[in-house]
Amino acid sequence: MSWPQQGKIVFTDFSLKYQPHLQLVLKNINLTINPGEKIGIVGRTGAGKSSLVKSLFRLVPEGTTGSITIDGLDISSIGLGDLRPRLGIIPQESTILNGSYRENLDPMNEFSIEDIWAAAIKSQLVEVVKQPRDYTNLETEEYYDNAAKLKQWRQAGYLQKIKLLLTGKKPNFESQIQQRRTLLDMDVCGPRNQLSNGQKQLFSLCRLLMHQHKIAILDEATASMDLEADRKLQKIIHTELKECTVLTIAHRLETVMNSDRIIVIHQGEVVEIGAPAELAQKQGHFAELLKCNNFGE
Ligand SMILES: Nc1ncnc2c1ncn2[C@@H]1O[C@H](COP(=O)(O)OP(=O)(O)OP(=O)(O)O)[C@@H](O)[C@H]1O
Repeated sequence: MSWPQQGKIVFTDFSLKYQPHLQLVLKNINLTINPGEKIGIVGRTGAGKSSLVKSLFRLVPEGTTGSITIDGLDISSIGLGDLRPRLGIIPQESTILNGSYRENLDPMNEFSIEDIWAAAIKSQLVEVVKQPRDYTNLETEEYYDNAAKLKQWRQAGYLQKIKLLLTGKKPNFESQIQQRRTLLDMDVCGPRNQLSNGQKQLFSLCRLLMHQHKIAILDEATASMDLEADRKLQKIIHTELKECTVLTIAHRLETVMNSDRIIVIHQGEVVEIGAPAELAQKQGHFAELLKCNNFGE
């Protein structure tokens, strides 16, 4: 199934509650998000922003009424296994597992080295893959989770090649692909190579680009970054997800000021929707949020 191809999302009379005895947290949402649109979702704590995007993944199976369609298909009519892998997400914090870049990016071994590398270049993860690291312990077991890996790498002649690569010298690889494979097969987190939150988020972005998702959801993806790292990630997202429908939940309003439209949620309802500059000029909810947000600081 090559769905979705456009990335159009339509909420119709959509309401949600977490338990039958609890109150509605989303109330009668009617919303059309067009293919390729960049949407910022804002609102105060507890307004219902996360619930809105959770609904797309059908994370709240009970207690919903109304419908959500993606490219005309009602998402309740397909299995979760078909739905969820087709939506890309960059969560608040990306988890990096012990293992290589490749194992983290392509755990199911579905992609070629070229595809992973191309996405790593676009997402700028390649800078992380190639970053100079402390390699003095490369040949000690302490560097690895297990001794078997060291043995395996030594036998494969990796260690020598990695050392040369990391010191800027050219090892004798038979091909460029082999060189890329070697770098992607390196462990992500050696004990001395801790990644920043921003770098970790590049893994999720890279995965998203590998899968060429038509819909991407950024749920406070840059919340734990400083403003500079946030701007950098936003810039990459703007360039590389040009064709993609992107829904961004953000507390920091600067993150969503480049959106095509902003949706303001208040107590479970969509109370404002429009271009950021247009909403900023109205004396409404968004203007109020801007006032409280120390915008740009
Ligand atoms: N699993 C849950 N069970 C019951 N109530 C929940 C659950 N998750 C969220 N809620 C409630 O639903 C309402 C909306 O929460 P939601 O997380 O969607 O808001 P939000 O706007 O994303 O908030 P924040 O900015 O703090 O993340 C809140 O009142 C919250 O307490």
